[in-house]
Amino acid sequence: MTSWNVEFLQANAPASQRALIILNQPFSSPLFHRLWNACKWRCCADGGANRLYDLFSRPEFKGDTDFRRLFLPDLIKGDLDSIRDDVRRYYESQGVPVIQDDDQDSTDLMKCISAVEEKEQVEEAPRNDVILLGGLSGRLDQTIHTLSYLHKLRKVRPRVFAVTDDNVGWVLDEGEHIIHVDHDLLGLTCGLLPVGISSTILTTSGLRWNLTEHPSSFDGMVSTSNHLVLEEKEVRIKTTRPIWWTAELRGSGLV
Ligand SMILES: Nc1ncnc2c1ncn2[C@@H]1O[C@H](COP(=O)(O)OP(=O)(O)OP(=O)(O)O)[C@@H](O)[C@H]1O
Ligand SMILES: Cc1ncc(C[n+]2csc(CCO)c2C)c(N)n1
Repeated sequence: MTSWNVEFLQANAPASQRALIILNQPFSSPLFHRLWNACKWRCCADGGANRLYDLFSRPEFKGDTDFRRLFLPDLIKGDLDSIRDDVRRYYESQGVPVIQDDDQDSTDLMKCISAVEEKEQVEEAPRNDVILLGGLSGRLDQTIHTLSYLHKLRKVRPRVFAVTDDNVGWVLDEGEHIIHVDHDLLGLTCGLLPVGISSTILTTSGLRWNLTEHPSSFDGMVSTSNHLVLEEKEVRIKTTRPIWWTAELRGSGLV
């Protein structure tokens, strides 16, 4: 039984063995701060550095405190075709390593996951949980890439979460799972998406529309617009093949 929760979204979650990868997509300041604080190591994927830099130009960060300097990433990595010159100069001047990898067969997300792996090898550290800030919205090719890449990574790195202001999602590998639900953070809507598999057999509990040994496939039944049940604190899912789990975030839960 694999156990899951989204405590990294809680206010004042203790920084744990987690790595944050900031992708090049819009995000809110409350979401950013929760994920930043929950992670011990932070990396910007190429143009993700622009997003981080620009966050601190917003009116709420005006004043005497140099917030930008308080939130320096540990690394910026990618093919660097998206990071702006001013942003690159700023972070380099602050001592942030900026690593260019010109490979045109791998995405900036893949390059940053490799960086997490290299860091763990050098430090002989246990495997991090990885949190992607972004990855589930924006360009459809990039979104499908996120779904595909996390699916392919699941055996070597099973705990990678993608988080946007609207959704959190991750891959449940074949087997049994228990998801501890914090209703202050999660909204009602959730889904079980059979992407990358021909079909799976699902058994669930804790959902409004549960399934018992029910087939699910891309060209058959897909459980979208399902609901969490407010009275239930956990969802149990048994799947014979890997499946994507997504849940809506309660926007007001983060403010
Ligand atoms: N429009 C978008 N929609 C969704 N995700 C995006 C989008 N743009 C970038 N990303 C994510 O942010 C990462 C860094 O993006 P960046 O804009 O720097 O590079 P890119 O050249 O568009 O992406 P890549 O080089 O990885 O193909 C990408 O690898 C991808 O995961
Ligand atoms: C079949 C095939 N399709 C697309 C690309 C393009 N591509 C994929 S990842 C990447 C890097 C982006 O930073 C680029 C340009 C390719 N190489 N091979």
